[in-house]
Amino acid sequence: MRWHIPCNTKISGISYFKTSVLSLAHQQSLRRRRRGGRIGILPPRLDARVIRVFTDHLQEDKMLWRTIRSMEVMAHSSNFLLPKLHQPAKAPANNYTLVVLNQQLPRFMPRLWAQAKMRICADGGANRIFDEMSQMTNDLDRNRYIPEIIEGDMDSIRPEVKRYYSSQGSKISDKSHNQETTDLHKCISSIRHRTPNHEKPNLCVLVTGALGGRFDHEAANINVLYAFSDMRIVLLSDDCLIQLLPKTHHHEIYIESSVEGPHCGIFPIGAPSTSTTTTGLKWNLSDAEMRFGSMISTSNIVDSDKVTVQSDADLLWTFSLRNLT
Ligand SMILES: Nc1ncnc2c1ncn2[C@@H]1O[C@H](COP(=O)(O)OP(=O)(O)OP(=O)(O)O)[C@@H](O)[C@H]1O
Ligand SMILES: Cc1ncc(C[n+]2csc(CCO)c2C)c(N)n1
Repeated sequence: MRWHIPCNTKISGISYFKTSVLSLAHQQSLRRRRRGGRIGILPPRLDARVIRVFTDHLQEDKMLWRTIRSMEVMAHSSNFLLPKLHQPAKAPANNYTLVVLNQQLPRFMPRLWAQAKMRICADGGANRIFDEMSQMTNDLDRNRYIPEIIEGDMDSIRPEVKRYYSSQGSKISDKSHNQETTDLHKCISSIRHRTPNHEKPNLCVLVTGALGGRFDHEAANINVLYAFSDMRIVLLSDDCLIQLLPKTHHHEIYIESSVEGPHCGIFPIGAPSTSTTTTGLKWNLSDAEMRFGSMISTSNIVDSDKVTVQSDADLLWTFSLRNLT
């Protein structure tokens, strides 16, 4: 049984629906009951202790139901990858912040840059915009691509690049004193601080250049998804995207098949999942256990225009990107 109460929040192609769902937690509770683990058959003599245990369980079930009733569905869409002309007329305006890391710019960078609400370069990411952006766009006018902010420990940005963007009005946020967190971490932290509370639910951050290259950088970039698990952050490369699906929500992923798919993967990194259920995939999971060293779902294939995921653990969702420009 499942019903939606549309709520008015809309996010860069992403909508929230308040919902009441027969949740995974409840399914687990039923399973435990079937196995006789939590509420077995009461013994014939109900002494006070047994009655207390029984009422405790009922209380716990009530709390469970309260959680179930307030569980929200989080909807996801990659329509930020579509050219503006191809975006559905009724789609909410793209409303994301773009973070550019220090790796070769992805081929769809000009589109992401043009449609972003704000652009931040992570340290050496500014060199990439300086060196590669005008070539990519065949637009020799470098001053058309000025990031609002350059953030980081400033050990990779070249001095002439720093001088140039500073003279063009970019804010240089020098955090060279902090050698504990990465430049991406600093960027996300700063975005969070700069965003007023009432705008936080609508915030989405796209990060380019997050994958490929040094593995410690890649691991740190993925770690940022976990460190800011209450924010919508999408890590992008030329070949795929990665995002976190927090266990606090049920997830509906709307597929833009002209730009993404069909290959996908879904797996826990931080902590194992004892129960994950999906729909819309060629190899769906049904109340499945996943952990590193055992089963994880990779080389899976999307075979519907919507994928749904519910899990008792935070999961990484990764999806291949088509060869778009
Ligand atoms: N090879 C890479 N693979 C993945 N991400 C990268 C790579 N190189 C840089 N990045 C990302 O770009 C950000 C900025 O890069 P930059 O080279 O300025 O970082 P850095 O922290 O100075 O690097 P280092 O750790 O080598 O000193 C990094 O925080 C990281 O998120
Ligand atoms: C346990 C531990 N390992 C590595 C670093 C180094 N480090 C981590 S992030 C960062 C900034 C990179 O721009 C640096 C130098 C640390 N501080 N603590």
